[in-house]
Amino acid sequence: MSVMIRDVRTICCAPEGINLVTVKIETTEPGLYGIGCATFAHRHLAVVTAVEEYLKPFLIGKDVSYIEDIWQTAMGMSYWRNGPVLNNALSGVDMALWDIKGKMAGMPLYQLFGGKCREAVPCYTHAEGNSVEDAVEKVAYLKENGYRYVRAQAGGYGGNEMIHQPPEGALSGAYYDPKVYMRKTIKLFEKLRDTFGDELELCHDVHERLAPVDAVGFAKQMEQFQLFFLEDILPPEQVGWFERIRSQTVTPLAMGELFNNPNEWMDLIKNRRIDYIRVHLSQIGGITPARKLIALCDAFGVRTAWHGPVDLTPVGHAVNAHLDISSPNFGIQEWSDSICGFFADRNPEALEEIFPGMPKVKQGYIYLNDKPGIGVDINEEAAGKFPCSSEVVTWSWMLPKLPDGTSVRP
Ligand SMILES: O=C(O)[C@@H](O)[C@H](O)[C@H](O)CO
Ligand SMILES: [Mg+2]
Repeated sequence: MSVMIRDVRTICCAPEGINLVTVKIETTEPGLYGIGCATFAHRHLAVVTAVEEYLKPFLIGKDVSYIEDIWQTAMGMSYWRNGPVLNNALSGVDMALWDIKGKMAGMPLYQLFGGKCREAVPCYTHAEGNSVEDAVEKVAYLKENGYRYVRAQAGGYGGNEMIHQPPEGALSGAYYDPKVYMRKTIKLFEKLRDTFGDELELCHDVHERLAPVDAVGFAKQMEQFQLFFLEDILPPEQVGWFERIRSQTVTPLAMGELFNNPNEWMDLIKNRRIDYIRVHLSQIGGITPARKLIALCDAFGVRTAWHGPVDLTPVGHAVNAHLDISSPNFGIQEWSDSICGFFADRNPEALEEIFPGMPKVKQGYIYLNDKPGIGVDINEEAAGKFPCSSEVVTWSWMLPKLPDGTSVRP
């Protein structure tokens, strides 16, 4: 007997002060439902509207087993497509349908994807220091906690330091000086290699804010530290520069957390200009497109390193891990541990209460439970205790500025 979609809705919560969006799909089968991640933290109400006003009327009454067809139709039915709002909305639906399929099969998602390639998922987390010394201490702490891969940053994205003062009347923003940032980061990695030798795999996130020619030079200078990867060295608008970066250095390159459209990654992958694809799964539309991306990358020797930031629900983190554990070309998984990141006011207990079954990290590995589907549930009553904020942020790391006040797109 066919099982149909009976209801679709969004559940928003911010247990750690970061807006999270979950989609819940209920079916005609009593007690059978699925959940998915649709988190676009900075525009959550736009995603809610897309799900509840535009996708829901299309989905009610559809057979839950038609995931591919529903994905294709929902992607095309607005004619204009591939933006972060609509992709996140579709991702929430897509993941929820995969969750339902897993529950109907009585299998965890990774079984539907072909089974395990490894028993747990190696991950890295962030050592974010206010200074070089602070960052080195945090790396040491993470190493003691079993992490073998660490992403190290000093002073926030772009380093947040300047030699020259902004002009009078300069607007607020996250000021930084690209030259100061590059020199400071080189110092940090000199110190890290001095202190830890080859015992750790090190990553660094440029966070897109360099001028292209500086990015070429920086990737070359970082080569001596034998990074696991250098992340998002340029914004998505400048992917045309990767050919030049590639020809100048063997520093492994990871790219893509801001990508939405397959045309943004196609050339980079088929011309082998990056080593790790780092898309945010809900930003590309969920599991259905991610599985195609994995296969494409596998054919060209590119490995996966899905975006795993704080602005992702534990449902999204679990989906990352299901794909990771079952992909032959898995590279590494980002995990947002609360211990050494910038987000000091994190609330992991509340997160666990709202999302029972969320993946666990032990000694640098992510472990999934063996429940059918995604394996993570949502406690709506607990979620209700942490409402989202609709405040429009006008000062943050998302608004970087050069010393003279010029805005830079991250
Ligand atoms: O790679 C990362 O974890 C960062 O680039 C974060 O994704 C960003 O600050 C928004 O979540
Ligand atoms: Mg990043």
